[in-house]
Amino acid sequence: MKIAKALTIAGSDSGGGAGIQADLKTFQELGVYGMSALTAVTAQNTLGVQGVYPLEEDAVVQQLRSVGSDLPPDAVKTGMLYSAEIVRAAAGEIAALGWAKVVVDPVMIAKGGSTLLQQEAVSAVIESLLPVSLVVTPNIPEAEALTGVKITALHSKLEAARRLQDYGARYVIIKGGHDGDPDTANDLVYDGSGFTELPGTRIRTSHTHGTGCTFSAAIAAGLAKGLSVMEAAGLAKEFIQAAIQDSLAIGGGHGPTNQWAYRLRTDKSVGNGGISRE
Ligand SMILES: Nc1ncnc2c1ncn2[C@@H]1O[C@H](COP(=O)(O)OP(=O)(O)OP(=O)(O)O)[C@@H](O)[C@H]1O
Ligand SMILES: Cc1ncc(COP(=O)(O)O)c(N)n1
Repeated sequence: MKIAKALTIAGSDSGGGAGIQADLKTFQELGVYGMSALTAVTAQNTLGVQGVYPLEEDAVVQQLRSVGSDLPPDAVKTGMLYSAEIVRAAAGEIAALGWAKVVVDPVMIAKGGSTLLQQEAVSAVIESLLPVSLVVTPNIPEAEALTGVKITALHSKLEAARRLQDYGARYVIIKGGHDGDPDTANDLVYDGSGFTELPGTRIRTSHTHGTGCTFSAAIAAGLAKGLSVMEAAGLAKEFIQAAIQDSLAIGGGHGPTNQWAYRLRTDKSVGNGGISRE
């Protein structure tokens, strides 16, 4: 049996809700062997980010080479990259190692407002990382920051998606978590020729820490297992909908999304892990 392998290039969240921890949990839940190249350590919990400690770019490069030389991933995702140097180093290694199934989650700012990508690194994402990506998954503020388009209505969302594709991403998924719609959380997929909606029901909860990380990791897991981009995006939407529906009311702030919720819906034998829905 072929074992699908996925790699996350991202920051650590000590609270376990976002970053590499969310990514690895998602890979595991979807039956994919998970690997990680750390870019930064954050001291973080459900209340916010208390400290950011980026790694030297050499440390990132060496992790990627170590994985690439022995455990070549079937798919890769990027999350928090923090600096222009790390963005360029990661993009350079992705190109050199020939990794093609690359999902870029252009993480910029944590929920409490802490910087997870320095302002001067935004142009490095556009110039180095998007050209080596297969899929980019910005939320609305990230799509605005990358394109300069103010997203106010559907036509401006379409314009932002087109520009992101011009930068080199083959597929663009603009997530709807921040679009202000009280009933839906719909994401828009652009494949270069047409737009497809990934429909979602908005769940009223403040426990949404790690939604973006989990969504992009689920896409990478699907790609690693051989799904098409559209199939992987559909799987990720189902996965994140369940993870938010059964999100975890732990900690004093924004509790984490629940990566085991999707499996519980399909595997009745494992119980509900003690979760009561809000
Ligand atoms: N309250 C919600 N109910 C249902 N789906 C949601 C909700 N919030 C976000 N989503 C979905 O979760 C996924 C992540 O979207 P979001 O826009 O929240 O990403 P993000 O901003 O990167 O994450 P975060 O807000 O945690 O930083 C998308 O599929 C989005 O539609
Ligand atoms: C290390 C790290 N990476 C990413 C996020 C963004 O989290 P989200 O998935 O909620 O956008 C975070 N808060 N911390």
